[in-house]
Amino acid sequence: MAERLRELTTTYFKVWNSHDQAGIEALHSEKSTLKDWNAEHGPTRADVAKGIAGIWKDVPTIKIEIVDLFTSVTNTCVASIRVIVDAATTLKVTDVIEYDDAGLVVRLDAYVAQPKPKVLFVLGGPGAGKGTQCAKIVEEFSDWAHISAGDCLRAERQDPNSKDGELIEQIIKEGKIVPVAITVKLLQKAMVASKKSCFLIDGFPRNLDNVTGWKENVGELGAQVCGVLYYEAKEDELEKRLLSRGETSGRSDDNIDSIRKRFKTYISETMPIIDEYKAKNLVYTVDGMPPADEVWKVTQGIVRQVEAMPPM
Ligand SMILES: Nc1ncnc2c1ncn2[C@@H]1O[C@H](COP(=O)(O)OP(=O)(O)OP(=O)(O)O)[C@@H](O)[C@H]1O
Ligand SMILES: Nc1ccn([C@H]2C[C@H](O)[C@@H](COP(=O)(O)O)O2)c(=O)n1
Repeated sequence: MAERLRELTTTYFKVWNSHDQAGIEALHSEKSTLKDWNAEHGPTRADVAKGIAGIWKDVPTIKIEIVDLFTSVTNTCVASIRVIVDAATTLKVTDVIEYDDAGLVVRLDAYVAQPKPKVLFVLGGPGAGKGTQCAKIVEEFSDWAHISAGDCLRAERQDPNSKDGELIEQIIKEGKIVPVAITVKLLQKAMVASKKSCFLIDGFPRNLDNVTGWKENVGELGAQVCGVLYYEAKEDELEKRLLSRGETSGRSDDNIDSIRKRFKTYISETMPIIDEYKAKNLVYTVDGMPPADEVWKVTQGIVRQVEAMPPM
C-alpha cells in the first residue's frame, strides 16, 4: 500500500509539472475536491483540473518538487513539497492527498507554511539609546515593528480597567521587573496588532523569568529569534541622559532614586542574560556612547544583516 501511494503521488506531481489539464483531470476521481490557502475547487474532477490550470496560466513558471512523502495504512498520502513559483519565490507546502481504491484523487488539501516572524531583542542599560535607535529602524525598514516592553507596561498601567495597573506602577518605581506572565501577553498582543513580519522587542528579556516566559509562550515555533541588539554605554553617561530625559518625559522612574535602582537590577538580572546570549554567539554589540547618528550607522548594518538571514 505504502509503495503504491508513493508511486501514485510521484506520478501526480510529474503530471502536475507538465501543466497538462487533461492529464491531471484523469488522475482525479469523478467526484473530487481541491482546497489550498487561496481557493477551493470541486465537486467534480473537471472543476479541479480547471482550477489547477488557472494556476498554471497565472504562473507559467510554477513547478513542484517533492521533499518527502508520508504514508500510513489508509488511502492518504502526506506530501511535503516545495512549490517553486519563480526564481525568487519558493513556498513550503504540505499536501494531504486522499485516494480512492482505484488510485484516483478524491480530495487534496494543501497547506502553506508561513515563515516565522523574525525577532531581535534589544537590550542595554537604562538610557543606552534602545528606544532612539528602534525609532530610526522602523523609519528606515518597513517590515519592522518596534515593541517596547516598557511602553507596553506603561500603557497597561494607564488602563483604568487593568487589574495589573497598580502592581506595574509599584514595580516600575522600584526599578524592578514585572512578572513575565503580564509582560509577554502584552508583547504578543502588540505583535499581532502590528501585522509586521519583523519585530524589535525592546527591553526584553530582562531577567531569567522573562526568558522562560518567552520560551513557554512564544517559543521556537512562534518566532525566529535572530539575536540580541545590545547597546553598551557607561553608567555615568546613562545617568546624565536619564536625568535630562526626566525633565520632559513624565516617567515616574526618570528620577535619581529609581534610576539607581534600575541600574542595580540591570547589572544583577539583565547582564547575566546578555552573557548567556553572548555565549551562544547571538549578541550584536554596539557602542552606545557616540552621538545617536553615529550609533545609527552601526545599527543599520546589523538590521540589514538580520534581514538577509534566511527565514525559517
Ligand atoms: N547616542 C546618544 N547620545 C546621547 N544621547 C542619547 C543617545 N541616544 C539616546 N540619547 C538620549 O538619551 C535618552 C535615553 O535614550 P532612549 O530613551 O533611547 O534610551 P533607552 O535605552 O530606550 O532607555 P530606557 O531603557 O530607559 O527606556 C533620550 O533622552 C535620548 O534622546
Ligand atoms: N521586560 C521588562 C521591561 C520593562 N519592565 C519595566 C521595568 C522597567 O524599569 C520599566 C521601564 O522599562 P524601559 O522603558 O526602561 O525599557 O518597565 C519590566 O518589568 N520588564
